[in-house]
Amino acid sequence: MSAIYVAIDTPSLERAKLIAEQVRTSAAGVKLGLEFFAANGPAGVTAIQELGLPVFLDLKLHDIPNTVAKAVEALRPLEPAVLTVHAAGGRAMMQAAKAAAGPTTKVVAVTVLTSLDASDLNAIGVSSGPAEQVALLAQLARDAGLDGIVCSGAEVGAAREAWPDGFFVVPGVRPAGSGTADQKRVVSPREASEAGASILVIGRPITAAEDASVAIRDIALTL
Ligand SMILES: O=c1ccn([C@@H]2O[C@H](COP(=O)(O)O)[C@@H](O)[C@H]2O)c(=O)[nH]1
Repeated sequence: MSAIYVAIDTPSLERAKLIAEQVRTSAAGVKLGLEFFAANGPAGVTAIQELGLPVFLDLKLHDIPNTVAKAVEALRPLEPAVLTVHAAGGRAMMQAAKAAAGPTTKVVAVTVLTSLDASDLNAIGVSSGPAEQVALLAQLARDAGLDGIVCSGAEVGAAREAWPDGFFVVPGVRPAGSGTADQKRVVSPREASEAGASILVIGRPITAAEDASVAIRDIALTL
């Protein structure tokens, strides 16, 4: 059964703390992304870590190898449980990120964002569909020495088969009855878990609920 990381996408430290408190007994950790980090910086990350949950820092770094390595070095004292880079940054960039990260941080590569479908890929010059592109980038991430990838639940089964000990992060997870919003490649929590996700990243279905503690418990019951 996959563990749930709750995506806390807010610029408000107070709101982030409230959600983290609400989910702390059911979640395996919380994911903080660009919105939170831009508003609160490293001190905000530390404030959430002090609540006792592992933090996944989803900054999706993507630049030349030297710049990404320096950014990862600067983040290293935070000791995030998971840190993301974009696989499209290439092998050398991923190698540099992994070399700069601390030993307790899993560095994982975002393959194809779950908000993209085949026509979006086509529009940016990628003629293969999501499944093929995820497989290609997963192999590149593995060759670069990363710990795993981020992909949708639709691709995680094939990715897990090709990389049995990889760490697979699956966002774009929607319980029955939840709207997809800007996500295009969505699966249910159970489908993602059964297909081989290591962790499920779930945001709005939990954080937009009246009571996040109830929402996460209801989702966990479906796994
Ligand atoms: O391909 C990706 C990579 C990262 N994400 C992040 O996951 C959460 C999903 O939030 P929901 O509210 O459950 O849609 C969000 O923080 C994204 O930045 C992703 O969705 N897809």
